[in-house]
Amino acid sequence: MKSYVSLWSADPLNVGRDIDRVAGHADGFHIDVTDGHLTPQLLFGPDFVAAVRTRTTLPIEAHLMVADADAWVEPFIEAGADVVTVHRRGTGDLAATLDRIGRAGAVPGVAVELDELVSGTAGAKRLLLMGTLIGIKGVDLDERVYGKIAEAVGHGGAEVFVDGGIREHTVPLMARAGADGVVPGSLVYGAADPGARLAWIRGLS
Ligand SMILES: O=C(CO)[C@@H](O)[C@H](O)COP(=O)(O)O
Repeated sequence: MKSYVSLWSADPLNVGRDIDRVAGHADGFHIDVTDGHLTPQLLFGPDFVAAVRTRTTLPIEAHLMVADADAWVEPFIEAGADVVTVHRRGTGDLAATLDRIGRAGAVPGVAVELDELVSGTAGAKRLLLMGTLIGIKGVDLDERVYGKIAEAVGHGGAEVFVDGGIREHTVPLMARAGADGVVPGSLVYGAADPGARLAWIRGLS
């Protein structure tokens, strides 16, 4: 299984070091973007993505948890994002936004929140299934996500990732349900050996 490591869980005073620590075993990096409207948090703008871009050649996903995602698609892609994932609640016309992301040269993703259905996400090449409420970390998985993984697998051929609640006891069950990847945060950066933790995830299927 793949890992896009969440930099929200890195040490904010040592992000470059924390990128280097895991780059050999990660498949990409996940950058949470919040605006204090769609979610209560304030996190990471295009300048942060541009800085991460100078440090790694691995793909970067910008997860736009913002009320006006349409305003931010191009700035994040210009900053170096390879995958741009949006929420239905953050777009006026989801299909048009996904089309714009693709035309601007990035992989279009849709985040599916706990109370949302997988259907209605045509055009997404990545489905990011939320395992918790959005814009929070350090909380446990809502187990409804396992059923969603099964529903999402094969849905329009999109890759299926899970974000939130990624823990040692939940990742094997996600792999078994058919997920292609996860977005680990503290599971990696809280580990004594983050590389070994990622190697373990990579070995799961
Ligand atoms: O956005 C999220 C969770 O919603 C992740 O990207 C967090 O980084 C997860 O952190 P942990 O709870 O796994 O430490």
